[in-house]
Amino acid sequence: MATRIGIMGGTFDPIHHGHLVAASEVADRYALDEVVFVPTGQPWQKTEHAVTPAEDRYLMTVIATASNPRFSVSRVDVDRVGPTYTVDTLRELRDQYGEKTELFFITGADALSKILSWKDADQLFELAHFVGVTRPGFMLTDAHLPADVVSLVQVPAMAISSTDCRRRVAAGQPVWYLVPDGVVQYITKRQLYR
Ligand SMILES: Nc1ncnc2c1ncn2[C@@H]1O[C@H](COP(=O)(O)OP(=O)(O)OP(=O)(O)O)[C@@H](O)[C@H]1O
Ligand SMILES: O=C(O)c1ccc[n+]([C@@H]2O[C@H](COP(=O)([O-])O)[C@@H](O)[C@H]2O)c1
Repeated sequence: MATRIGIMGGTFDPIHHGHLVAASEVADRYALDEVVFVPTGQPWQKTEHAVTPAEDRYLMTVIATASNPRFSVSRVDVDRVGPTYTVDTLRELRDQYGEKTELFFITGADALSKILSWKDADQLFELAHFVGVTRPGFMLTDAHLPADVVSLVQVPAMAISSTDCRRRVAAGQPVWYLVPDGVVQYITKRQLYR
């Protein structure tokens, strides 16, 4: 059987248990051999706040995924200069893994609803199979997409967002159990989101 790789792209500012549960659930549902987390370099559609340096987001992603042997982290987007476009990410990963590997790009309902605004959206669906997952507060639908390019998957509801985690840290509230313990410690050590 061909190797099956999940790709979980995100800004991960910070990574939280909503991301991890989504990846784990899709890995189980699609019998994925591995899920590669890909932190963005410059997320060009996140304009409403200053994004934390990519190296910090990358390290938090490494810390959060370290205990799972089927999770790994790729630097492709962090190391590519300029705005992060998934079409470039998928081309690079396709070259890296070879034609025989099946790629599954995992997106939450909010990201999926905006996918047609992504660069070269028409080419994305030739590069990977897209898996849209449920997220509390967002409607999961493929009605805006061409037929058969995406699968929809129900995952355990985690009403967590990076925005809320950042706000909580800024307000001195705990983020224990919303993000992995090592990520709480990294946020404290590097004084992020104060
Ligand atoms: N709680 C969640 N449940 C399911 N999917 C999620 C959840 N949080 C994020 N995702 C998905 O994970 C991917 C990366 O998300 P991202 O890193 O932007 O996190 P976020 O919590 O949405 O961040 P922010 O609040 O800063 O916008 C996106 O596809 C997003 O839809
Ligand atoms: O390719 C694009 O133009 C594009 C625009 C917005 C988001 N994305 C990707 O969608 C994933 C989730 O992004 P975000 O901004 O919700 O963290 C991440 O892998 C981004 O690179 C991609």
